[in-house]
Formats: sequence, structure tokens, C-alpha cells
Amino acid sequence: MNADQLAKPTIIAVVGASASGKTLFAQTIYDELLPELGEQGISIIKEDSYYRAQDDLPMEERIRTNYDHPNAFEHELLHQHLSDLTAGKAIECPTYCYKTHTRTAETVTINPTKIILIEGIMLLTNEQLRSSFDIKVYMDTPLDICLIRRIKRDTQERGRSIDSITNQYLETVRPMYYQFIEPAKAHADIVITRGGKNRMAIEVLKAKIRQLTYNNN
Ligand SMILES: Nc1ncnc2c1ncn2[C@@H]1O[C@H](COP(=O)(O)OP(=O)(O)O)[C@@H](O)[C@H]1O
Ligand SMILES: Nc1ccn([C@@H]2O[C@H](COP(=O)(O)O)[C@@H](O)[C@H]2O)c(=O)n1
Repeated sequence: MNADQLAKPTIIAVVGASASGKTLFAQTIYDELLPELGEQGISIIKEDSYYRAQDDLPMEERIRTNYDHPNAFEHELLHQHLSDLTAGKAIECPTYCYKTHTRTAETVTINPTKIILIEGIMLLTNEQLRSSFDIKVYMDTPLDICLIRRIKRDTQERGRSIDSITNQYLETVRPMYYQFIEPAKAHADIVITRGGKNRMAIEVLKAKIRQLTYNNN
């Protein structure tokens, strides 16, 4: 094993409200750097993959779960997986289905890489996880914009009705945002405005990742 393979990875966490642009932002950086850094250079993980499996619950109960509380996630497993990747071991990342509200049977193998991008709503609420991140980015998108984008996305991609989106928003998404997500902004190193298409912010992060990759600092 050479020195590069032994080097500790840099873990970059992208957090913020639901539909604030976390996925678009992190995925754009990943897609644009992958051809240059290769599959050994950069990987991407979604916190949503670690939503708890609920196969044991009937659908009526799954619908009532508060998905905007830290306890909805298996953060212990995510922390274990980040430790494994840091130790140079591959992981089997769960996959999640928003329509059935549980995990699917498949897992995705993620190999250790120099840069790990991870994105999700509750990543900074867990102290153990927080301390494993080297760079913490917060997407500071106004909540009304997030709601508009969530309505569009959840009707088109997650099989939701307008009624279910608005009820869930008022009952859990909005109050939990104020309880858990917005206060976590204080832990961020970088705060990003204008969502997942902020080109300058994307270029700044890409430049930092290149510096970490090629200069090792
Ligand atoms: N700056 C932006 N302008 C227009 N659409 C955006 C912008 N940022 C995100 N979106 C769109 O909003 C929706 C939610 O963004 P997404 O990245 O999935 O948010 P999150 O991962 O934070 O839930 C997606 O359909 C995405 O393409
Ligand atoms: N079964 C589920 C699981 C999660 N959600 C919602 O997803 C949001 C987090 O994902 P983002 O991509 O939007 O960050 C979160 O706000 C949950 O309400 C869901 O609706 N159903």
C-alpha cells in the first residue's frame, strides 16, 4: 500500500433544509470532479440512505413517522461506515425508497477515497458524526423557496400528493427545521446562498478539493 492509499480521507458534509439544494450542489461537484479524480479519488454518500428500515411496520404507521427528527436515521451505522472508509475498508451503503418509506434489498459498494462528499439534513445534529467531518457546508436557502422546490420534487419523484406534502410540512418538516437544522448552521465552516446552482461556491469547493488531492493540504 502506498502513502496516498494510507492518507486519511477528507470528509465534506453538505447540510441544510430539505430541498435547499444539498443533493444538486454535492452531486454537481462530484460529477464535475469524477473524470479528473477517478473513482479512487472521490465518492458521494447520502444521509437519506441511512433512514431506518421500517419493514416491520404497516404502511399506515410508516406514513406517520417523523422523518425530520435525528432519531429517524441510523446514525450509528453511518458513523461506523465513515470509520471503515477512513480505515481503508469498503462499505455496503444501504439504499432507501421514499415511496415505501423503507430500505430496499440492494446495497451499493463504496470504496475508500481521498475525498468523501456526504449530504443530508441532520448530519450536524450528531456530535460523533460532526467531529468526523473536515469541512462543513450549510446551504442557506430561504424556507419558502425550499417548500416550492419540495412540492415540485415530491410530486414528480417521490409519489406524494399536495395534501400529504403540506400536512407533513406543517406537522414535522417546518418545526423540525427550526428545532434541529437551522441551529446547526452555527457549526458550519461555509454558508452558501442561492442553492445548488451557486456556480462560484461550486468552483471554490472544487478548488479546495483539488488542493487537498494534489498538495495533500
Ligand atoms: N438554485 C436552484 N435553482 C433551481 N432549482 C434548484 C436549485 N437548487 C436546487 N434546485 C432544485 O430543487 C429541488 C431540490 O433540490 P435538492 O438538491 O434535491 O435539495 P436537497 O438535497 O437539499 O433536498 C431539485 O429538483 C433541484 O433540482
Ligand atoms: N420516507 C421518507 C423519508 C424522508 N422524507 C423527507 O425527506 C426529507 C430529507 O430528504 P431531502 O432530500 O429533502 O433532504 C425530509 O425532510 C423528510 O421529510 C419523507 O418525506 N419520507
